[in-house]
Amino acid sequence: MAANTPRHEVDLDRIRRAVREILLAVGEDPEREGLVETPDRVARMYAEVFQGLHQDPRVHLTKLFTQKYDEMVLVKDIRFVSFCEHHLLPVVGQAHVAYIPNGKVVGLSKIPRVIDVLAKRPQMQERLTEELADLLMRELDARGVAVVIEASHSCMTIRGVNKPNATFVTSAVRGAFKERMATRSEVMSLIFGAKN
Ligand SMILES: Nc1nc2c(ncn2[C@@H]2O[C@H](COP(=O)(O)OP(=O)(O)OP(=O)(O)O)[C@@H](O)[C@H]2O)c(=O)[nH]1
Ligand SMILES: [Zn+2]
Repeated sequence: MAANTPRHEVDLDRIRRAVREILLAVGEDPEREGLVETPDRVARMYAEVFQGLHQDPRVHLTKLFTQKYDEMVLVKDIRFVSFCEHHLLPVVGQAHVAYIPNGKVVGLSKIPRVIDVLAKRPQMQERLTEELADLLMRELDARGVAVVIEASHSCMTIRGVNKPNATFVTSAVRGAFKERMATRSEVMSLIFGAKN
């Protein structure tokens, strides 16, 4: 079991009570028609957007295909939605994931599935980036992994510092991508090249 696997499932009733308290605290009337079902909706919403807390991403990486291919595999522009752990506000972004296989490849859809599990948790972008790189490196027994994540954090775009166009870019490289500058440059130009 992964170290961050929670001990219990989502307690919907506890969230409902907490949301009702928040409504009262901000000066709203939780009994008025428009709000009466809100605690329940918010509870179900949190259960949905944090479902990754109760899932193990490794289940998507158990079926590997033997394939003699030792060049880079790159999956680009994988859209995801996560929630920042500081404000619990949405983080919307794209992940680009490359790996160099070591005799085994994974089904293409599995990388986005793994991202969804890790993203549907209260996250920091740096941790999401590194967790993904380490997990793929380990479970695929890859020769190298590179992860680049570009995201917009609502806590920065809609409140606080209010910078609507700011994006945050993080990267993590492992194995051959770390050791060989040419390999790292190749993946970065494949990811960013077309945009410049
Ligand atoms: N490094 C990093 N920072 C993040 C991430 N998500 C949110 N943040 C930042 O976390 C910080 C939390 O700062 P605090 O000073 O504790 O919170 P705050 O008073 O609400 O800060 P402001 O957003 O500046 O109003 C803010 O600067 C956020 O922009 C993330 O994934 N990585
Ligand atoms: Zn935040």
